[in-house]
Amino acid sequence: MLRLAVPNKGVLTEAAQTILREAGYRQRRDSKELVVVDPENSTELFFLRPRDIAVYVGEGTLDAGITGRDMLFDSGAPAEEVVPLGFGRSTFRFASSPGLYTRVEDLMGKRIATSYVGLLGKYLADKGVDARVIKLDGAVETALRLGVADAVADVVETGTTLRNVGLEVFGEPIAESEAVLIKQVGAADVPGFQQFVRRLQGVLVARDYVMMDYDIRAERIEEAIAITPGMEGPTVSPLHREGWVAVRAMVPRKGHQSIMDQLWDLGAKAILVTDIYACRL
Ligand SMILES: Nc1ncnc2c1ncn2[C@@H]1O[C@H](COP(=O)(O)OP(=O)(O)OP(=O)(O)O)[C@@H](O)[C@H]1O
Ligand SMILES: O=P(O)(O)OC[C@H]1O[C@H](OP(=O)(O)OP(=O)(O)O)[C@H](O)[C@@H]1O
Ligand SMILES: [Mg+2]
Repeated sequence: MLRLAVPNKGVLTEAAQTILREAGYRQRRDSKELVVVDPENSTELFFLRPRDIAVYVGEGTLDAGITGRDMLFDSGAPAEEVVPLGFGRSTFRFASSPGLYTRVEDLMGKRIATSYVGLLGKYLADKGVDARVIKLDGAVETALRLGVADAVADVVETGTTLRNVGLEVFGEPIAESEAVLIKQVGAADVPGFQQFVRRLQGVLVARDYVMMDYDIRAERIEEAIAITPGMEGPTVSPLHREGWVAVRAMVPRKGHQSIMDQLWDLGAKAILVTDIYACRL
């Protein structure tokens, strides 16, 4: 059995469920279910707090897990990133009252509230800044108003939470995060792990790419291929029309309209774009 750790609460939960469903794994029926056995895929899914996932995986009690990169660093657990998953993107940043501080060095001797003590401590040590770190469980933005800290270090996505309490970010970003698949450092691959990785990568590619089909005059094929090189070269087949060929290639979803424009300008016809439902590359 492959033993996987999946977030049971928080912002990663839904997107993690979706990617696992698209990769063909069983879903939990309700949010109170903490373990799901998926016999068809020889997999057990353990629903855990995202903050604890790197700890379980680092200890080797679970084979792999989905958590935030910031939480992986923060835990200091001997676990490593295998695949970035493209959701749960956030930046870890300092914030305080507008104009009060501009650089991390300004925090020398100050109090900084955070839920990410490990991540912040390492950053401060790297920068040679000696500050007092105050550990809070969440809603750290409020710590300033309540006089518990001089600055906060927290997750920022849209910035709405900071704006709502009248705070502003300062200094360079401490870390960029997104959801990641992790495994124990140096662990031998357990059966099913590589297949699991391929499935996740298949879902990510299906999300990021579309399939493009078009017809073009044979003499323009090289120019067309330069625009749509595909993954391992496009499929070019004869058309039942003298001097024309049909081309099929995967192209990045982002920018596919511009690719269609360029092909049109080359004289391509019947340019079709379709979603990829699933793939294994
Ligand atoms: N607003 C957000 N947008 C995107 N990603 C976020 C956001 N807030 C947190 N994250 C990311 O999601 C991961 C888990 O954060 P989450 O807030 O779910 O956990 P938590 O703070 O421990 O739990 P909770 O908020 O339920 O107490 C982290 O990697 C974090 O960077
Ligand atoms: O920049 P924004 O889009 O406003 O998002 C950032 C906020 O989201 C998270 O809060 P969460 O809801 O997880 O609460 P928490 O602080 O208790 O973890 C994070 O801790 C920030 O407070
Ligand atoms: Mg949170």
